[in-house]
Amino acid sequence: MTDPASGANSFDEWTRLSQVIVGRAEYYTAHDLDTSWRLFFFDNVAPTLGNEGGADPLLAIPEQLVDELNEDIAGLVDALTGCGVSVLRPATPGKNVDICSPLWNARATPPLNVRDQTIVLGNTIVETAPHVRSRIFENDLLKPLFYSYFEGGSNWLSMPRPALGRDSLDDAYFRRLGIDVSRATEGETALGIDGLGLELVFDGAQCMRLGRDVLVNVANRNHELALRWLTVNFPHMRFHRLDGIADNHIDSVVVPLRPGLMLLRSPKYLAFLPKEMQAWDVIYPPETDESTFPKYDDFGFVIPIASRYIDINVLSIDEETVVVNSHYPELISVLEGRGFTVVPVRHRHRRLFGGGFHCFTLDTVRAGGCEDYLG
Ligand SMILES: N[C@@H](Cc1ccc(O)cc1)C(=O)O
Ligand SMILES: NC(=[NH2+])NCCC[C@H](N)C(=O)O
Repeated sequence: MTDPASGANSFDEWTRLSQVIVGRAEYYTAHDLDTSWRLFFFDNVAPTLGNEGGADPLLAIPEQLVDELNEDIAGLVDALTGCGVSVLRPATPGKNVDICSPLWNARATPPLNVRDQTIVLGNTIVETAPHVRSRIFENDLLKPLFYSYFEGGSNWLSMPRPALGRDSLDDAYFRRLGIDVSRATEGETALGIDGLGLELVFDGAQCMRLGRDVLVNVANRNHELALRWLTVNFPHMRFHRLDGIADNHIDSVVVPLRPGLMLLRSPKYLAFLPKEMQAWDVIYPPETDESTFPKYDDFGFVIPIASRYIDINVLSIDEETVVVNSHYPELISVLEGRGFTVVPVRHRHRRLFGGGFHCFTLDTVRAGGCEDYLG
């Protein structure tokens, strides 16, 4: 189905993009708000968290919004194709697929945010170790593509699959900040495994790739185990531990646009970065008109699972060309003022589905190599 081409090659976030996987969202008609979901999104959902967990934690998403999301994704695919990028897609997810593990049940999440469960490190595809139970089989829908890359010469590794039982996830990030997460874990129905304790749990979107250097957000013991796994398996790369720069993903916090220039959520994040990056030029997100974020109260949906910074989650086509949400004209002007060519693509429901263009994509082939950009 895919042209098996010559395997993956992707070391960074900005050299010329030639092949990318774009996620899909058919049947994304519910969020399963189980305890693993509520803990993962706690930073964003805490203010609205009620007692929706328990026996039936499914939160329905109106089909009209899913259709609108799919229209916007189609626009992204067209824009990327128009830029000469080869676009591959995961297999289509099934409708209302329920997962039954020996320890818990969950409604499967479609493979929309394909950035989250995989990191491409050069010609190696690394499947990561999901935090959210509903996402545990998500990568299966990318396997047709992963097999093609493998046959084309790529390596393909997987972090140990977590059991995600009742004691697997660490809330240390929140404890350190003095935040009580018991509202997220209340009503836990999952079973545990004696003696297992905290597992290796980690999402691809906790990394940001800069050639031979990779930023890795480590906010707790789950992540620390993953950093150890990465270091052991990729001894030729340099992993930089960002010590709790965020609860988990970092691609709406720090987004490198090319060596020496990055988007950064705010100056307070500078101190978390490697010394060399602290000297980079920075673009901070310009103020935006809050009305560009759709309100979902009409549908009885008040939980935004992404912050308003989700729109700095851009995808670079090359060092001068960036795909940006057309609903963030303020950022488009700033980037154009810096000499970038902006490819505007409409994306309405980023705070409902929790992803921007960087999240929706997995850049498998870029021109760059294992360079030392921090040297
Ligand atoms: N607080 C996380 C939560 C999150 C993760 C993934 C998402 O797709 C959306 C939200 C973020 O900043 O990264
Ligand atoms: N790869 C991703 N899914 N990234 C999404 C990060 C969203 C981030 N939690 C925010 O609230 O802005």
